[in-house]
Amino acid sequence: MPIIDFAALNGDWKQREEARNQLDMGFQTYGFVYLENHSVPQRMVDDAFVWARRLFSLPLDVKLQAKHPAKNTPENHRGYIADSIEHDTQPIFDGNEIQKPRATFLERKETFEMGNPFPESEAGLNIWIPEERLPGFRAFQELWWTECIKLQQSLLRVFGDVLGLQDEDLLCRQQSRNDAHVSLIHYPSMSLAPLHSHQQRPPNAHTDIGGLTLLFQDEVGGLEIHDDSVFKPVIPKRGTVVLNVGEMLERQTNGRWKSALHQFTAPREAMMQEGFKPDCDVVDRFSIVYFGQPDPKVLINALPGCEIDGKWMPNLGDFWSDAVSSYNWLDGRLKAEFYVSKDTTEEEARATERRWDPPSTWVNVYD
Ligand SMILES: O=C(O)CCC(=O)C(=O)O
Ligand SMILES: [Fe+2]
Repeated sequence: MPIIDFAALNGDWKQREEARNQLDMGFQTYGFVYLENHSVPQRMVDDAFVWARRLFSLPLDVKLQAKHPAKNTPENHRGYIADSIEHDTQPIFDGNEIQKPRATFLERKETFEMGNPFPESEAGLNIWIPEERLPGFRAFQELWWTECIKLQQSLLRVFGDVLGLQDEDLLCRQQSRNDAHVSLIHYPSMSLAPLHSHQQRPPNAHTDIGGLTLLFQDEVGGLEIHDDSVFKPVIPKRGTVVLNVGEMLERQTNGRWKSALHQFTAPREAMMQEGFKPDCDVVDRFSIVYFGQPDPKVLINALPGCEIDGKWMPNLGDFWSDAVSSYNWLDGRLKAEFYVSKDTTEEEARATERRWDPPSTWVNVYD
């Protein structure tokens, strides 16, 4: 997986050319690249992990004061989700098919979900832990958000050039509301044996739903990406952020960039047969993910300039119609992913099971 120098992406003509080609090849081949020398200060990345640790080490009853509502629409995808509730998936919308991953095991992770914290974005309101229980958390998340937006927007501008778009700023403008989503994730320490035997994966193998994902991982390791034949580890590299292509961006590039399947399991050393100790535990891991996604009303089609040369994959093609908006794609995918859990009511569980059909006409969701 290539390591792209962010400064070179915007450097002199020669550096730029080289780094932009590397980025293009990385997204075509793996759907993932590392980005180094980027604009988010390392001190702030370190602070973001400290805040995540503080949050998840609060007592469960405090975390549940910011409980994620069971209404699983994009604007309600906010707040704290306890361990073993979520089910990451690939795009599966069939009511029977979706039951298969759910029938296996629940995912061992707890997460805190946030949307754009600024009122002018008109995003769904965040659900915060009471300030007195975690003073300063909210203020930090607002700063963090602003840094991630800056990085995301400057990358989208570069993408416009790499993809040869007639309008280089189109991707930026399609995200003018910065309607992204941040997940703080804690994978609790757990026994190695079920990971080793592949009975458990803290998140299931999945593809990301949206546009460009910025993934900050700590130094534990365990993230793996599928290269069309096997899963390979994405070794943590301090100072880098991992960039990966979501389903909507894959479709917008007409399949030129790949939305790769990925999963999380024990670090590679622990998974090696030679060193395998069945009675040992893997340590806690934290990650912070910024999921960029186009504004809700943007229709997700091949971008002008990407229509002809694409190699759009027919297996995903079934689910897309010309009228799928960013909102509807996200909404359908979230409904498919969420909620069959111990504390989900039967009625809520049934609501998530209904089959989601992509709309045949454009639905203006905000009117
Ligand atoms: O924690 C990780 O490394 C991966 C998280 C992830 O893939 C996701 O939340 O979509
Ligand atoms: Fe992911």
